[in-house]
Amino acid sequence: MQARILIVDDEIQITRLISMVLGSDGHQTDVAHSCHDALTLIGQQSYDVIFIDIMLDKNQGGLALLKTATTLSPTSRVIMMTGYPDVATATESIRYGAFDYLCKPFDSLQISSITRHAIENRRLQLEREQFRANLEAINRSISDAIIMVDQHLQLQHLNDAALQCGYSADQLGQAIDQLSTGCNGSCRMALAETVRTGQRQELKRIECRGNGSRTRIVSVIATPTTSEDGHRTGAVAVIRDETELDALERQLQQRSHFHTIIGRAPVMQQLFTRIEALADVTSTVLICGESGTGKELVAQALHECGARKQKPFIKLNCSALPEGLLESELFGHVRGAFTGAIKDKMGRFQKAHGGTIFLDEIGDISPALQIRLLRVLQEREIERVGDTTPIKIDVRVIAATHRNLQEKVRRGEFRQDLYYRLNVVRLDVPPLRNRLEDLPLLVEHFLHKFSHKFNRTCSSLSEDVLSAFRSHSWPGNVRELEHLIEHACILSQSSIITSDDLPAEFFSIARSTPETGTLPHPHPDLTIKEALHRTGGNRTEAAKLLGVSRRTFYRWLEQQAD
Ligand SMILES: Nc1ncnc2c1ncn2[C@@H]1O[C@H](COP(=O)(O)OP(=O)(O)OP(=O)(O)O)[C@@H](O)[C@H]1O
Repeated sequence: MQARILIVDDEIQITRLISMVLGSDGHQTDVAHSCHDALTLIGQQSYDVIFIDIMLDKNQGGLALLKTATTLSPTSRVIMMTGYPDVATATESIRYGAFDYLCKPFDSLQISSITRHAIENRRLQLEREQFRANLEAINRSISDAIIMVDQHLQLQHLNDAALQCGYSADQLGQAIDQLSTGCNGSCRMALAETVRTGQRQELKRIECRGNGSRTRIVSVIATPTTSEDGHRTGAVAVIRDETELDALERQLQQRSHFHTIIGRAPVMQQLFTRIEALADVTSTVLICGESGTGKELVAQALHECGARKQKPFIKLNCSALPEGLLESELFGHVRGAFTGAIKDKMGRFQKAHGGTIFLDEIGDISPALQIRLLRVLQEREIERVGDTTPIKIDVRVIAATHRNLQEKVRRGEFRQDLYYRLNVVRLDVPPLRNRLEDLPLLVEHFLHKFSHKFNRTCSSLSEDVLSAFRSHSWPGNVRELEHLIEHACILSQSSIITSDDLPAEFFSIARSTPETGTLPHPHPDLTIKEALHRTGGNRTEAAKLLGVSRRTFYRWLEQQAD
């Protein structure tokens, strides 16, 4: 390799000799006969090798030049020359950074050989430095934390990302088992295990809470490190932050629907997971939630997820029937049990044998029926009305209520023992206003459903309608939304639903309901009256116009009457 070499000596024969030898070796040489000239050249040029005579400028000026040259050109290899070799000057030269020392007189072979070594040494050092600089750049730029320990588990190296794991540069040299990073130290345990066994350790998806920072999901890979001769020198751990990956995976795993229940909101995802977990358990489940939130869909999903799915799913709305009828509906009756009982009738419990019975509006049953139901749940047998023979039943009971049962128990309106029997497992279905992020999905579902049903092409909502939907508090929950879209699909003349397609009442309600109500509550008197007026007193139509179920509508009417 051709090198650029400076020869500094006030003896012209010496500079000539060296120039000649190095020139014939293919190098490029410059010559200076004084410190001053040498410094000028060093300032202008970068030299691979510099020869300096110690006795420069008639004294030991060569040593002073050596000091300056190594400062100005730290990568140059400096070879000192002298005609009066002694240990003191040789030692001093090396101390000041000389690469080697050449005693006069020397021959061409010596010149070539020492130059070759100097050039090779410089090349290796530059290569090492480049390698170290690259490594540091990599260390700094990668987001994975890197932690190195030696065989005594002493911390040897950390990169910037390791600071996020609770490590700090002032811990270098300390034993990792003595360190505290404010967490359970899984990465340190992995390193210690790797050092102990010489085996690679891998930890997947563990929590990293370095120094109380936010919890991150990380994976740790610890591998043994070895010296060139194959001896183990310690271990290195790479800690990769997988928090975002984890979140993305979770998002991907999120379901937009579960059986017939639509919803992507986190509360719905939790609900889906719980339904799955409870599917094959026979325990009674109590489903709580406001009217129209989809409690019946949840009950159906519970049934369809489980082993009983081939068996009957029997539902009964406990508030829809008067007490006597309800009792006979639930348990059945024998002929002659009461006036009008002209033949035996099988009750819903018996019909649900092997399957599931869904008792909706359980909070509305009378105290007498509460006792009978409690007995059924305890004994797992029923007695038909007018008969005392017990009939064994194998039925999973799912109950639902929009009422606050605990409050009813407190007021003495609902038996505490029955409450506990029903509330073995409780599922809460969130109101729509608490998961408004699901609005687009639900809207799309209902648009599709009603477009198909009414042979329309409604495919989207105008921005105005969407924003009104977003600011509405949805006291009637998903049912209210469903009715609104049904109404709009019937009226709409185009593929986009506009404000004109919605009942005017919706906008007055949207304005009058608070942003975040807690319970469904009646709309202003005027609105109910107006709805009845507009529909000629037809309550079903009036309820639809208001976007609520008939049941809710009746409840409001009752409340108004009170
Ligand atoms: N998450 C949902 N996805 C799709 N449709 C839904 C959802 N929630 C409710 N619905 C629809 O809204 C209407 C009311 O649902 P459902 O009868 O299950 O509510 P509920 O909570 O049992 O009401 P109530 O307390 O008045 O009996 C149904 O037509 C149902 O299909």
